[in-house]
Amino acid sequence: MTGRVQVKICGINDGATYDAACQAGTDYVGFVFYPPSPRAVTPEQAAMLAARAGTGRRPPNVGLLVDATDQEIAEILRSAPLSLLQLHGQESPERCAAIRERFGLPVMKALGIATEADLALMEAYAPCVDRFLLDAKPPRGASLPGGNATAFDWSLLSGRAIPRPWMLAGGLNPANVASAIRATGAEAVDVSSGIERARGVKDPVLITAFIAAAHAA
Ligand SMILES: O=C(O)c1ccccc1NCC(=O)[C@H](O)[C@H](O)COP(=O)(O)O
Repeated sequence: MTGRVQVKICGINDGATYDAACQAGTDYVGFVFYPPSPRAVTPEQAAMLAARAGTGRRPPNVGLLVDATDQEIAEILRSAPLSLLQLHGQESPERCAAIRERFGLPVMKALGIATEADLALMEAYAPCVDRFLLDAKPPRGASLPGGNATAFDWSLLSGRAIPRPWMLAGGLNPANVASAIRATGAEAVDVSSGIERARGVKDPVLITAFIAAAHAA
């Protein structure tokens, strides 16, 4: 790996968290547009957060969507200034391509990884997406398709060529992110639960520790 590992802080839903993430040097800000999530924001809330000027930095905003319709995406984009769409549902390669084409934004497809067969799916998606987010599958009975503090077997990625730029996600936290980067060669990491003091409530101290650990790896 060359250069500094990039970090995405996902599920930002209040001003103090936005400021802490920016001050600590996050490379991406993630907004969850999935109403059942405790981390969800409205497009208007995302717009207000993204307009905060206090930190002097405004990293690119990533919009997390779960099987959203064109109408829902258009509604979100009317208010929220997004640079990248993270598709975290059951979107097919064709649906990813259609969203990318229709909205003119790069797409990052989240894939749940548990076996080699899951990784093989990347070949079908690669022509239709700009990035991958390789995450754990939701545990049995989980109410959310992501953000469940669950890691997958990182050794599946060891020495593996990934056909697009990608982020590692799933169960990362300040204590394990350096090991995860070493084990997988990830050039970018994404975190939500591992920097929370309660579900949906981020902790600025953990945010700072996570970004420092990832950048030092
Ligand atoms: O965070 C949510 O509430 C969420 C809801 C629906 C789909 C995905 C969701 N989160 C995804 C993420 O935050 C991350 O991209 C990834 O799954 C890592 O989450 P975590 O294991 O909590 O760090």
